[in-house]
Amino acid sequence: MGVTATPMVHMSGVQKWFGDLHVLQDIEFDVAAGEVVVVIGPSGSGKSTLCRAINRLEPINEGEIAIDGVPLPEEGKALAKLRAEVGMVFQSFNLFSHKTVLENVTLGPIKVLGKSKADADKRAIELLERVGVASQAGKLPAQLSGGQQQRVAIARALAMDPKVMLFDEPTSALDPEMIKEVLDTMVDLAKFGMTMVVVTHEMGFARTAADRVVFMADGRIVEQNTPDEFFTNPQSDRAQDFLGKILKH
Ligand SMILES: Nc1ncnc2c1ncn2[C@@H]1O[C@H](COP(=O)(O)OP(=O)(O)OP(=O)(O)O)[C@@H](O)[C@H]1O
Repeated sequence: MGVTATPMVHMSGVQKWFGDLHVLQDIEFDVAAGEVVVVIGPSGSGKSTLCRAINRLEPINEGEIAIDGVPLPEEGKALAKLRAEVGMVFQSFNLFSHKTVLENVTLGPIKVLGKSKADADKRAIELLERVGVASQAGKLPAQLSGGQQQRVAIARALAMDPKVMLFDEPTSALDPEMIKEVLDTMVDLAKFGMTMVVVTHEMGFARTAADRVVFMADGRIVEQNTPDEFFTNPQSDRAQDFLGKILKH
């Protein structure tokens, strides 16, 4: 019998309602270590809610969530500690406007992980180099382009040494010419073996960078497959309809 590796992300029996709206229905969702999963689907299908539920940023009504085999409690110090293992990048960068780029990246490691300033600075510079914005380290966020700010947000998340990175529409707020630089940074992370869950409307990224595409509609995971299979041979009516609409444009 083969040994089954512990998934990096595990969700089972997850249910979530917003009032009468059943926005996550019977979610069974595992992500393996090093896997890149891209979540797609029509507007309002629950993609962001799923992404935010992974670290309980969005509370759920029922179900279990575990990160690297450790169940995520609903609240308290243990949740805060485990949450630090899950890096999040949102549509809006949410950088501290009065702090420099470098300080934005070192804040979490110093305050939450207890790193020395020297260690945090060294690691932050490495990460800023990796995402291509080290030359901006001393500037304030407002002095950077949107694409650069989003890459700082990625470096800030990586500085916490996360086990998994969640991206919730990371390029939706960017001008077209900046989308590519952020997607390239994400492709680079994927190549380094980072476990990633990415909610995006960028089908090019889904096709080329995903190990698996998860298609959601009406709060359910309707189907999932390799990008090649999903885009050439969608199984469900909902996915065929969705692809028909978006690929026309
Ligand atoms: N805080 C909230 N209160 C009430 N309803 C909400 C809340 N957040 C989301 N919803 C609703 O839940 C459903 C799922 O929303 P969600 O943002 O997860 O969808 P999505 O697939 O990410 O959509 P999009 O692609 O447009 O971002 C939508 O109908 C949305 O209006």
